[in-house]
Amino acid sequence: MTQAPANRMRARTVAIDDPGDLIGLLPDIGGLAWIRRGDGLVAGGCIARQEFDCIADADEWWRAYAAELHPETELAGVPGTGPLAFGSFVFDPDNTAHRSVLVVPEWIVGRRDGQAWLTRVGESLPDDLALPSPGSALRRPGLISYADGSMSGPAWESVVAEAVARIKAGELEKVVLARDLLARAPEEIDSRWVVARLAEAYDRCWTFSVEGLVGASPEMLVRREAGLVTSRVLAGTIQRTADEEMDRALAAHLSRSSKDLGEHEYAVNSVAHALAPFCSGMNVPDAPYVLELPNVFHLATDVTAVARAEGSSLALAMALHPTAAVCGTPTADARLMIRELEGLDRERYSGPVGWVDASGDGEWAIALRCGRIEGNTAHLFAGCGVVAGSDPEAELAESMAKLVPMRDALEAG
Ligand SMILES: C=C(O[C@H]1C=CC=C(C(=O)O)[C@@H]1O)C(=O)O
Repeated sequence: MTQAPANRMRARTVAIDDPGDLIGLLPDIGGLAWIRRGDGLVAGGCIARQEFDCIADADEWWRAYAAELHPETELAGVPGTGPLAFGSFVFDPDNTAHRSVLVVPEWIVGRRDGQAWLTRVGESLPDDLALPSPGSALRRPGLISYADGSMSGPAWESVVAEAVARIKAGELEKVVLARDLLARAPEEIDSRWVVARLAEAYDRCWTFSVEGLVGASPEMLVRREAGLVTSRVLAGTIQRTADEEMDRALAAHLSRSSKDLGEHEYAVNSVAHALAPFCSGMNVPDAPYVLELPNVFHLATDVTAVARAEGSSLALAMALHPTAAVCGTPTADARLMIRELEGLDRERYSGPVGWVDASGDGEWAIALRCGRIEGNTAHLFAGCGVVAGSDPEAELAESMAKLVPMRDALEAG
């Protein structure tokens, strides 16, 4: 092992035995999580924390910070090992009271395909790295009550109706409009409880927890890993029922619905266009598949490409954000319409959330099916793509279906 210069922070990764339940390792407050199908990353402690106005500044800051770390690893090349920064970015820096953030945790425990590891970052590290002690038992939130957020359901329907009229008049092609809901518990909400419930019920999604923003996103904005770039584009949704046969018919209907296929195409085109300068050999499937989640079906397309050397996962996220799945088409017009009509501070909802390693590889989902937990309140968000053929009542119902993962997680038990 090489000696670190005295003034440099060390980051050491060692292989460990399977730690079992990752979420059980999260500290009672301030933990970070990124979980899918039982694997993933949990982290705690804070070596550095920085707020940003834009993703470019975060990319630059992390590059400089990571370059100063002295990494030592037993697992070179395993994604998620080494020092990491977890981050969460606002949707629209010009229309929010909130800020984007990167956090460099003191310890990270990861597991992927049967391989587990511990990374610790610090000025002096003992020879034998110890696992963090498990947090206290997860606490159920108790009886949840709900209140309208910035708008009632009917008021939001009229906003959607206005957007449809303006789309029909040719102002733009698609806009994604979001709404919020306030959930209140009798006591402080334990975000680890919500993480655990989401990770269990939505294991095909990426369950995240970064600075109070907790959710299970089905949409991978961009993953950069060992020279390969992947993006999962979603747009076009239908709610599931309790009836399997009916669901099969709905899925078939979704895959043929011209309204949903059109909405989806805008989103795929926006991703392919934004990725092109950073990639070669891009593969964009001709037609979407139907992604099945417990609450909804989505039209989905997995775009893959070979990464050019320059362009970290954060740079790619910056190029892609906001896609037509959360903003609209054309982007600038849709963003303006959102500012004008939505009447909502989206905060970090629908912005990139994820992690980046010292080489720039990382995973950034779009923060969907999520809420910001603070004290005894969870501020929940959901949005819908609106096109010329959209029906306001159906969009309101769709937004409610998209709130189900968080509501169920809060109410579970
Ligand atoms: C904006 C959201 O979903 C997006 C992702 C998938 C499908 C969508 C839709 O069909 O409208 C949305 O574009 C949300 O869940 O809040």
